[in-house]
Amino acid sequence: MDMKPVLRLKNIVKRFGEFVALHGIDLDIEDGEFLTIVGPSGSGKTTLIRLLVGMDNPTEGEIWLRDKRIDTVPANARPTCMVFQSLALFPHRSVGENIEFPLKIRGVSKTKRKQRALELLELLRLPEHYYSKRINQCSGGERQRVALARALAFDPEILFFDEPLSALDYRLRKTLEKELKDLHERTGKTFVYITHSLEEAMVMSDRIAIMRSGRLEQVTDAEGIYARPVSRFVAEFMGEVNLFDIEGTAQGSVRSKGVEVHVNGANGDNGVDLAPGETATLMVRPEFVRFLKSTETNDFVVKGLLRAEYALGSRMQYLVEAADGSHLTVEKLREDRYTGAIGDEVVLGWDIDHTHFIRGD
Ligand SMILES: Nc1ncnc2c1ncn2[C@@H]1O[C@H](COP(=O)(O)OP(=O)(O)OP(=O)(O)O)[C@@H](O)[C@H]1O
Repeated sequence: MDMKPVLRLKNIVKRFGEFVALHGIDLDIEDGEFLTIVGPSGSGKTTLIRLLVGMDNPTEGEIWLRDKRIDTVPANARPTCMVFQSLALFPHRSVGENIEFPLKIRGVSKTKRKQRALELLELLRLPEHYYSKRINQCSGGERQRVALARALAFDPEILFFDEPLSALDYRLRKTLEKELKDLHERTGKTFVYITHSLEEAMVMSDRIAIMRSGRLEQVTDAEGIYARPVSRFVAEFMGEVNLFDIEGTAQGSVRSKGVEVHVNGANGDNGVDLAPGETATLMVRPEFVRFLKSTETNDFVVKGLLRAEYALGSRMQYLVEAADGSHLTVEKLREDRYTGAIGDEVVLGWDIDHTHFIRGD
């Protein structure tokens, strides 16, 4: 992949009256990447994408498409395209007419339009005879593919997606996630995607941008977001997590304020270097926490009572109550399940290598 920014956002601010929806966003979107913007409701995802496609203008800041400033260029003059959540296909027209629509309004000849539509049907793995099938005779998944074909019709530089899969059922969504990723690879185009669904973001994206209250909290690959979040917000947003408030000690180790955590020489290793009294957050994902046997020890150890067990398909999830009443979550594959009973006194442990430290909130 040729990594140079195709789209560059410089200090984008968007105000609605007194309300600041975007607080100075800086972001480089690389040529050919699949970037997903994730964030809770109201964090500013739609506002941002509307500015990128030209449906609205920023209050301050600049948007550059390669070496052209585009934040004042109207949507229809931008060489980008948006795939709407609602699809906005013409239900009584044929698949072919829908795909050709953007070409028709640009004055492309009938023969060329049809040729392109047939190419796109093939690219989207729809049978050729669908060309004359009416949209209202297509399934939900087929309509999504037609909408994608239409978005690709005039060969846009960048495709923007605003939650295109959110209305679909689970299985279809899973299929289309893979198809989108595959389509991204086959076309080599830049995809900018917004979603509520982290799972969707994890499956498809080269990079994920986490939005929080009109700011980009973290922008990196899925592994980085999951394993090395910059804040408690990102850590918690990325699924189940165990977080402890910790403090540096005069002995050069760290101790937890809330829970009984025995630490074997953790300070200074693996990115934490806390001065005595300095605080941070220790994070460990549930799949890295182990039930220790009486002969075992670990870098971090917490004692507690097993309070609940949940079967999550291929995995088991456990809830353990620590001495101070706080709870830890542990996850195991079904074949590695804990064999004791609810109410057992258990000792949990995990390695420093699976521990991440977060400074700040
Ligand atoms: N035209 C507008 N006038 C006033 N406030 C607006 C306008 N558009 C959006 N907002 C506000 O800006 C904030 C961000 O909205 P936005 O729609 O971008 O969030 P979002 O992350 O896309 O949310 P969702 O996931 O629910 O779609 C919200 O607080 C919203 O109320």
